[in-house]
Amino acid sequence: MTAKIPTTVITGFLGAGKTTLVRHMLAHAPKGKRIALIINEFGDLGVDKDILAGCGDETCREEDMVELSNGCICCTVADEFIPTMQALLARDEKFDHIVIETSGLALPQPLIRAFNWPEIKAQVTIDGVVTVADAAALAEGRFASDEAAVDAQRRQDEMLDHETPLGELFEDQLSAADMIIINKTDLVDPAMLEKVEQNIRAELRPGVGIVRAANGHVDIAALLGMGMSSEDDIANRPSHHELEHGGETHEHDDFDSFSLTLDAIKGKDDLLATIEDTIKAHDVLRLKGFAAIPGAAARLAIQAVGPRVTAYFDRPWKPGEAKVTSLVVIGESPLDRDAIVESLRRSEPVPA
Ligand SMILES: Nc1nc2c(ncn2[C@@H]2O[C@H](COP(=O)(O)OP(=O)(O)OP(=O)(O)O)[C@@H](O)[C@H]2O)c(=O)[nH]1
Repeated sequence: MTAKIPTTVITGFLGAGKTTLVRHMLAHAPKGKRIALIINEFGDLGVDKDILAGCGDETCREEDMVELSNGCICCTVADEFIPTMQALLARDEKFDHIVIETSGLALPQPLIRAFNWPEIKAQVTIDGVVTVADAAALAEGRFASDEAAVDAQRRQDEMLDHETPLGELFEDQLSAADMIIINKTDLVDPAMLEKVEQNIRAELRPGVGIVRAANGHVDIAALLGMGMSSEDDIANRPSHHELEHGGETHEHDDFDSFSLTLDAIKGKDDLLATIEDTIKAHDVLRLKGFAAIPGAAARLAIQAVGPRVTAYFDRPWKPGEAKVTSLVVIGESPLDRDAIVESLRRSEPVPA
């Protein structure tokens, strides 16, 4: 019997640093190792794949990257994930490792369970589930906006769904993990980091390792090659959602996303300030995309996680490529799409 292909599942909330970690992993994986990458994103712009495809690492060529963008991977297991795996496994060239980056809103449990489907169980196994946690978001208390109220409710009835959607999802992602990476340590002071780590530790199964990192810089040897066969241990990785809904299909009604395109903008500083104002005014959780800055030969990659907006020129515009500004916006439902679009359109030039 040939050895099963190890697969690393990378999960973690919106903007925690999953793509940054994958980028680091591809750049530092042993040369000659062939890695297939399955990228699942919430929102239809394909920003993560575009960022990863641009890094030009030999370990993962563009044709080895598959994007699953029809919703979160946990809801599209049968229709998308299994066929994608089967197609990867049917290729003539064999992969040494598979890496799956889930969307920030995905529950890992249905994906882990899918590795027990006979269609793929004979050929692949989960090497480890890695959950990336955003130290800055946790320090700012972004997962439990009103902790006092949540605790009061919890005291009244232990069985009900009392967590905020964000907190619950995060706990599901922690409970699924074989390893936690506490990322963005550069944004948090040591005392707060200690507190964040203690809070995370309280949610973990015994033996789950915690690694601290900035920009996903972790030892790749520790990340790839954990040998956990996590799919065999799914019973020990409970999910709030599955417990409460008897395993029924998980919907993402709690969250909403849309994308928009601006034909022209006034300028870089104005755009970034407008994005920052919009995020604060409308509680946007995540915004990302690319912008066409007047006079710039390169496109501007924009990343906003909560109130923090960053931007960098990631590559020159390609000949014939439409120079437009495209953004994806993600937040808790209901998002006031019209008001958000109107707010972002303030960065367009005023017609003469
Ligand atoms: N300061 C700081 N920024 C980071 C760190 N890791 C990632 N970022 C930034 O955080 C933003 C989001 O990072 P991503 O890697 O795209 O996060 P993600 O989890 O893949 O995001 P989604 O796929 O949208 O859920 C980007 O602007 C990154 O550059 C870190 O350790 N420190």
